[in-house]
Order: sequence, then structure tokens, then C-alpha cells
Amino acid sequence: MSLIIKNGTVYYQGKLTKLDILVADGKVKQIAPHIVAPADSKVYDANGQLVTPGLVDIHVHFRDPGLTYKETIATGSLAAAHGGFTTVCAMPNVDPVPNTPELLHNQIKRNQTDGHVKVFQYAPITKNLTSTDLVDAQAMADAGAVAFTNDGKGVQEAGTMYDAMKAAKTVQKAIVAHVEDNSLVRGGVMNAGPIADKLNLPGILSVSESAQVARDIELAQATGVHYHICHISTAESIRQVRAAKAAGIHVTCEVSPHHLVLDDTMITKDDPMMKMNPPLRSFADRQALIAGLMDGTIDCIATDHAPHSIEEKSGSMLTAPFGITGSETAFAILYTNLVKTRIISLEQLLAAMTAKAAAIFNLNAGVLAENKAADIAVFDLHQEHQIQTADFVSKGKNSPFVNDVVYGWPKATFVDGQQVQFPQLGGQA
Ligand SMILES: NC(=O)N[C@@H](CC(=O)O)C(=O)O
Ligand SMILES: [Zn+2]
Ligand SMILES: [Zn+2]
Repeated sequence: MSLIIKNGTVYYQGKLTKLDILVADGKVKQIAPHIVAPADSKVYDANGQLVTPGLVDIHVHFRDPGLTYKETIATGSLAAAHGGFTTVCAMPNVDPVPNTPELLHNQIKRNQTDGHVKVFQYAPITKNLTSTDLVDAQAMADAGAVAFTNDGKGVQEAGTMYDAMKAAKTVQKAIVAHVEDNSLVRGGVMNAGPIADKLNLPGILSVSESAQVARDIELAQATGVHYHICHISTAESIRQVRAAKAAGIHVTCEVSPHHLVLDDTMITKDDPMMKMNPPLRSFADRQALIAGLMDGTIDCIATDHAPHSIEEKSGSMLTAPFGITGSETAFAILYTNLVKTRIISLEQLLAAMTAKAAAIFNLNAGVLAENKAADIAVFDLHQEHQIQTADFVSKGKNSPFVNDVVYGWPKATFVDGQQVQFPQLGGQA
């Protein structure tokens, strides 16, 4: 049976246009104004709504296996779909870490069987993420790794990073870096500066990120690897990426929604929901991130969806784990805070969450086109929505955006032409 998504404002070929989309056999068959639907078609009326390619998130944590009380592949991928994402890349900081091609292969199979969206899998750079023992890059690439990352931990030694980059370059995969020099973190729980001082909380120096960015850009130039920076957060890091790109070094980077809309001036008390790694930086850093997104220094937006239990995220920032959820709130938070306020255009936001995100690893996603998979998301830009923890299908309720009033709440998500159902919410309106 075919499906027709009618009367939506469709993000197609970089523009927003009133179009219909005809779907059959899981694929987009036609995109045009006023399509006459085959008689037996199901009709989804998207009148007044935004219709986009399924969003692409190259940075999520599913905690499965090992920490499934926080999230599973099933719940995390359902949360992704609930946020309008149809393609994600899952981080390897699970337990056990997929250190071997066998474990990675098994993880990829489980992503396919349990996933409600298309889940690509990262391999670690080094065994158990903290050792200096490199994984077998060729075997991991053959097993299907999308790229290599130790996300959650910085690679501390330049020599380890250099060897990892050489190996990744040989198998034509990217090194995806959580940039953090442990010797500059100093037990901090939020950004170092006047706000941390006022709250009497230990600060994380912003050079803990940018010093390693500087090192890695040098190493990327020397090895020729594709070097991708996770959740970039400081003005100094942005300045270095901008210069590296101008010099023709193959560097890309992502920014998380929370670093674009929150900064440390908004931390008014010891609040674990405001604790994430990297920390919310200064107002000036946040302005530099927005400028970097606008001028293309930042390639894409990725949520860093990092679910934790409510018990873990209660109490003090001194003891709570780093990380917040992001899949379900990303689009609405960014639309409300950056597009409705006319800081960036809707087209810019959508490019950074679809085609530009997919392009980083050449994923076949993020673009609506005839004969491509019918991975589609629908958002309501007009209706107000107050975010509630009860909205979340993720096991993680650790969001600093609860109670925020937003626009752009997701209405429907289609994966290969099938509308994803959200049983915990009793289906979506
Ligand atoms: N971002 C976070 O604060 N936490 C992430 C790890 C990471 O992305 O570095 C996690 O796995 O919880
Ligand atoms: Zn990280
Ligand atoms: Zn992460």
C-alpha cells in the first residue's frame, strides 16, 4: 500500500516548499505539488506542518549492553524516532566495550534487530577506551564500524593518537574525538570561571578541550586522516578548526544543541541537570559556536544523547554523572531558541541536522529524493508545547529542558515508509 504525505511545507533540495510526497515500497516515489494519490493510499495530512528528511544524529549513547537501566537499543532508538531522527550513530562506551570485531559484529546485529531507526555503530579507538592498546582497525572496518571513537574519554597520549590516525587513514575511516586533556580537568564539574567560583564548584578549564584540539589538528595534518571533533564547545576550538579548514586539513566538527542554547551564566545553583561533558561554557563561547555554525566551521548538530537514571542525576553536581538526554528535544529546542528568534534560518538548522550530518561519514541518509528510503519527519512549528518528563520515551529523563515552552514539537516519524508507533505514549496525535 502506498502513503501520501499531503500539503506539508517540505524541506527539499535545500528549500522550503509546499509539496506532497508519495511513498510506496518503503521508498519515496514522487515529490511534487498536488500529487493525485492512488485510490488505496493512506493519507497523512501535513497541512501547516514542516516535513523534513528524517533527522540524522551522529552522536548517541544507548548504554546497551551493560547499563540498560539507563537506556537500551530499543528505548534509545525509539527516543530518536520520537525526536524525528531516523539515522543515528551509537557510541561504543557500553559494557563490555566492543573491543573485538566479534563484539562489534554482535553489536551491529543487535542494533538492527532492536533498533527502531537506522543505527550505525562506532568502534573504539583503543581497547576499553582508556588503554593505549589500539583496536584492529582493519578488522573493525570489515566488521562494519562507521568510524573510531573513545567518546567519554580523551586520548591522552599524542603517540597513541598518531598511531590510531595512521591506522584509521589506512582503512579510510574517521577518528572521532572526545577532546579532553585529563591533566587540565582538575576534578571540575562545570566550566571554570566566575560562575563556578560563585557557586563554589570546581571548574573544568576550557583549554582542557582546545589544547587537545591543537595537538590533534597537527596530528591530522601529519597523517592525512579525517579528524572529526565531538561536541565542540569553546571559542578557541572553533578558531582552530576554522584555521585548519582554511589550510585544507580534513577536519570536521559537531556541536550539541545544549551548547548552542545554554551557557554557564544560566547555571544559578548546583544542578546535576546542568552537568555534562564538555560543560556549558561561557556566553562568549556560546556566541562563537553560533557564529561557527552559521559560517560552516561547524559541520553539523549532534545531540550527544546521554541518558542516566533520575537517582544518578539527583543531588549535587559533585557526584552526579556527566550527560543529558537530547534526542527528543533537539529540534524543538533549536527551532525555538535559534530560528524563531531569527538568529539562524530554518534551512540552516535543517541542513545541519540532515544532509550535512549524513555527509560527514557519507551516510546514505538526510536527503529526500525520489527512489531513496522514505525516512521522513513531521514537526508542528505553530503549536506551543511545554516539555514534560512524561513526554520522553527514553528511559533517561535527565533533561535541563523540562518545563520549557517550545515550538516545533515532533508529530510523526516514518522509517522506510512506516510510521513509528510510540506505545508508551499511547500513540502520537
Ligand atoms: N556527554 C556526557 O556528558 N556524557 C557522555 C560521554 C560523552 O559524550 O563524553 C556519556 O556517555 O554519558
Ligand atoms: Zn564526549
Ligand atoms: Zn557522547
